Amino acid sequence: MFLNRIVETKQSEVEQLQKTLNVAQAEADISRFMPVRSLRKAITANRNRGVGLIAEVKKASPSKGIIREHFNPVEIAQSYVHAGADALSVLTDVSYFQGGIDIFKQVRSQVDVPMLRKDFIISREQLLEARLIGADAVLLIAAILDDAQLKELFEQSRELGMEALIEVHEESELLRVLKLEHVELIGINNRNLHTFVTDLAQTDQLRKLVPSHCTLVSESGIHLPEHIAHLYESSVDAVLIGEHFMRNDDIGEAVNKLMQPVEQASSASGSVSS
Ligand SMILES: O=P(O)(O)OC[C@@H](O)[C@@H](O)c1c[nH]c2ccccc12
Repeated sequence: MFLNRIVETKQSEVEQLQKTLNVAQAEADISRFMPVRSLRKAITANRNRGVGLIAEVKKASPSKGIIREHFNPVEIAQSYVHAGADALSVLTDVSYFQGGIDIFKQVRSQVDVPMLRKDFIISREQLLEARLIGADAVLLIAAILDDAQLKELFEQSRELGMEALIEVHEESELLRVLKLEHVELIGINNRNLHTFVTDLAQTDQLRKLVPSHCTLVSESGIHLPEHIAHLYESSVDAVLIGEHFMRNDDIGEAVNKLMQPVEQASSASGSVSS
């Protein structure tokens, strides 16, 4: 199974990180670090449109290969922010997504919106690293973590001041996640990480089981204004979108066109982002 292969690669990367990261130094640096921005607030109370938008900076993926040849992460991120994205997701996985820590840092230094570190997180060192590069939030994927790991990494991310977007694809994973205390940010991945098939019906089915106090993000395969309109009607708080934007030369235009159904009435005559 492909997901297993990604996790195996990640395990050997983490072994390297465990050798090179000075944990005591990292912890000391983090305690003096700037406060984190709330991703959750950015996509709920403070969102620019009727549905929050986490826009993803992603050059390639295992299912699609190279998605964007001309890849300038800072330019892409700035276009996203200019078009009213509420938060950014930046891939830091090198082997399968051609992302990286340096890409994340470059973007971090140029934008001010909350940023999610998108990777396959399986150890505390990756959380420390995330915080050190300025991540406000991390992704935790239920499918690759057992209950004990999920609990531990979730608690540790909170201790480090970060929010965790906990990702599920199926009901059994969601039920495991809901057993955790303090869960408030849940992502339903419409993409099956084993087959790579995306189906928005996944969000339709699982959203009914998500308690109303949780912020709900629908992830993957979203590429039509009708999808956005439908998710808005389904009371989904936010969407996480990468590929559709990455395939467009004019990112700002792509964002505005896709999000058109949820443009606030008040923004019709003025700026959406102020
Ligand atoms: O590019 P899309 O189909 O708009 O999807 C974005 C995001 O949901 C996807 O990149 C993603 C969701 N979960 C992940 C876990 C790891 C890597 C990537 C992902």
